[in-house]
Amino acid sequence: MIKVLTIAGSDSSGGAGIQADLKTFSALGTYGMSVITAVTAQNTRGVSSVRELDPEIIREQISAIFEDIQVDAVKIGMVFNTTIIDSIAEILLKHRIKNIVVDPVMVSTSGYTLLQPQAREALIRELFPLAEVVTPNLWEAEVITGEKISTLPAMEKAAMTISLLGSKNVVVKGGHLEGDAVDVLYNGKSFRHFFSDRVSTPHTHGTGCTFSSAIAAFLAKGCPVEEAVAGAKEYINGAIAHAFPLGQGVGPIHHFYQFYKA
Ligand SMILES: Nc1ncnc2c1ncn2[C@@H]1O[C@H](COP(=O)(O)OP(=O)(O)OP(=O)(O)O)[C@@H](O)[C@H]1O
Ligand SMILES: Cc1ncc(CO)c(N)n1
Repeated sequence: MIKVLTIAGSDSSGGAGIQADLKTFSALGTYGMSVITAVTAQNTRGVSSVRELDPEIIREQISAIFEDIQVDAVKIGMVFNTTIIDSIAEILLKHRIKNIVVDPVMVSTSGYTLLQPQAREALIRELFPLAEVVTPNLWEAEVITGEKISTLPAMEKAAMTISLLGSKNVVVKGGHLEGDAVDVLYNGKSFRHFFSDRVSTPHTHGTGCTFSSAIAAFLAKGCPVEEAVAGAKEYINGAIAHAFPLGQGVGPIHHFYQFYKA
């Protein structure tokens, strides 16, 4: 059995965060485990409240897993503050964990803070160098590089700049671009573009969490990075194509193993 761990926040409405990650791991035929960093009160209209967990219990959750189970890949999502980041980095380093995917979650789509702004530097300095892949969206890439990004060449330039911060591979996601949904992978030497038609739906809650979890699941299965990103792109596209209305706001994408053929 292939085993994948997510270290992230809980989304009570089940569309993003830990819940999206575990659904993705299952749909891709892997065994999912979770370390919860924070609990959000959240629905399809947005996040109304966040409580981070004590770093001690976060450390204990991670240790409980690593002391007992061989983990094939780790996805890191919402980490909220500097002390949580310090704890996660320390344990991942101690256990020499490979196949780490860092999704630098900063704010929710509705604008709620999921990473304290003063913790951005620690996230970049401590977690990026441990990552096989980091997956910023356009806005996160702008925050990290300090440059406006609205074209494919600007995404490539941002991917190069971000790769200097220590991650082996960078995927700048173009879900918020105009036109096709194109993602740019940079491996420190060359670029690869992953194109898909934009699915016309308002229901995209959880796309970012799902995409990074799918990359982690494919890395865990032994895929090289390019193949893992291609697999994740195909998976996210199917999940968005099957998105559905839920509640009164932005509905979730659908994790359904039968539409995934591999
Ligand atoms: N409407 C769409 N049609 C097809 N692909 C999409 C669409 N929206 C996003 N994607 C794809 O989904 C993945 C996640 O990208 P996105 O830029 O939405 O991430 P994100 O902003 O981190 O997500 P979130 O909105 O959950 O925070 C990427 O592969 C992107 O190309
Ligand atoms: C818990 C959580 N993590 C990440 C995101 C970003 O989509 C979210 N909305 N909620």
